[in-house]
Amino acid sequence: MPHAAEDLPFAPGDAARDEAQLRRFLHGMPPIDDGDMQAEVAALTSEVPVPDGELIDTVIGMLDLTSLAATDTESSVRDLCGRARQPDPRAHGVPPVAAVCVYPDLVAAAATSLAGSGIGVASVAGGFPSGRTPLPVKLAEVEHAVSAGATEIDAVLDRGAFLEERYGTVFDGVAEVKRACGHATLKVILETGELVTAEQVRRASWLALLAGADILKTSTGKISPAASLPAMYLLADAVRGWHESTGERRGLKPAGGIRTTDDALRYLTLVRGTAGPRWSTPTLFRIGASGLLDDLLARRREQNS
Ligand SMILES: O=C[C@H](O)COP(=O)(O)O
Repeated sequence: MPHAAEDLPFAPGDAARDEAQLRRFLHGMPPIDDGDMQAEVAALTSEVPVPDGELIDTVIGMLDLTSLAATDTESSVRDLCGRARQPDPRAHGVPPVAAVCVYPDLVAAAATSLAGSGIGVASVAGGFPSGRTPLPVKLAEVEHAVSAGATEIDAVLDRGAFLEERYGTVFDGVAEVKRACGHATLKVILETGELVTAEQVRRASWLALLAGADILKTSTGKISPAASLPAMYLLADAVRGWHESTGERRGLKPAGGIRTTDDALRYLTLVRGTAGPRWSTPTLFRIGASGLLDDLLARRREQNS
């Protein structure tokens, strides 16, 4: 697995010169043995910590509390933000979540509700979830979300161009979205469930990192399979390789179908073991979920009963 700088075909800084160089970089990494990868994932997640109250609170503080339903309203977003601020009013000391994640047209309502809380306002934008919209429209949506108060943008990768290996187009699209984000954090959604091979997941990870992604996110949550441990391992391996070769730490976000505290702890354990313990912070690790908080709070109540 290319998690050491010397495993890369050449320094990432030389990769984005042109289409041919991008291709040489992305296709110049050693093949991935799926059996070896599955064995590494199993080994890394064989010992998941028992969730005590403190660990559950840590995970709550890493949560992007998400609602991406066509039926969402300003009222439902205000309720969501209330939960974000105070996840369990009946319990003492429950921390706020890291961010709330909503559609672009509901960012203003979220920003108003979360004003002064320090909780991030994340928005899917840029043609979510398919990515099938012209780049100018994607950029306008990102700019709208940021101007409405989004501090984080979750934007999908152009999987059509990627699967056709038009890497320059994918790179330019992410780079343009990054510029449109301004000071907002950019999470690039790779939709790993649509990328057939482990090598494609690795290539998409590196391409997004090269183009400026601050955080790599597995999935939209709108298709199945969504998040998976093997995909998370590949993203974390790329982030580790990026850090080893550039000194920069970029973040990770599993999302889609993560419902239980035990699931969440598997992802956290995997990331700590792959990218490193320094990734155990909301700046570098988020979990995107709409239903996970309920189980976290239930387990927390069990701990405190
Ligand atoms: O982060 C965004 C995802 O849509 C969350 O997926 P989920 O609703 O399956 O938790």
